[in-house]
Amino acid sequence: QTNSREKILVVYFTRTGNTRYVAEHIQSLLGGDMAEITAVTAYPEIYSAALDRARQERDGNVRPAIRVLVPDINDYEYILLGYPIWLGGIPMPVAAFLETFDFSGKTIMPFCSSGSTGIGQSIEEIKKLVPGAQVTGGFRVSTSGARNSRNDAAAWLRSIGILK
Ligand SMILES: Cc1cc2nc3c(=O)[nH]c(=O)nc-3n(C[C@H](O)[C@H](O)[C@H](O)COP(=O)(O)O)c2cc1C
Repeated sequence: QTNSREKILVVYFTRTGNTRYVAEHIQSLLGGDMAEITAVTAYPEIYSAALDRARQERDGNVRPAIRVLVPDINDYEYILLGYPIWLGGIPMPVAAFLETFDFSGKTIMPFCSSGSTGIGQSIEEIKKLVPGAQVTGGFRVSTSGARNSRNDAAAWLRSIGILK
């Protein structure tokens, strides 16, 4: 049972699918709409090549071209935003997403999957990019735990007050 089902957007970026599991768990708990952020030029499947590109983009503060199908961002009050941790923080497609829309007055609820890095630095990066939004505490799952993260996701959603 949620407070305002119709106002929720679960939006995520993923390269290898782990973050998608978490997004699906969250959507199954909250309802709301789902959208995927994709890079127009997909990241390489080979890890070292993906890392090279991600490092270049982070070092250059690049905004890669993205696609995301959100009919009208104004319809949503709560944005559940998911991503893998890349190089300690948000992937640059997520930075591009945050600069594509006006999030003023909205609440962003960040979640991530990562090998070992915590979510803290990525949240600071989000706050810098969207100073007009409220950003709640985040939720991180390990790469291997993403598939089975539904209960932990529910506990997080309760802790931030969006799930009863
Ligand atoms: C370019 C790149 C950079 C990464 N940097 C980190 C990192 O700094 N810390 C970490 O714990 N994991 C890092 N990872 C691992 C991913 O966060 C982890 O595999 C995650 O579960 C992938 O999620 P996805 O399947 O949704 O893409 C990195 C992965 C890639 C591809």
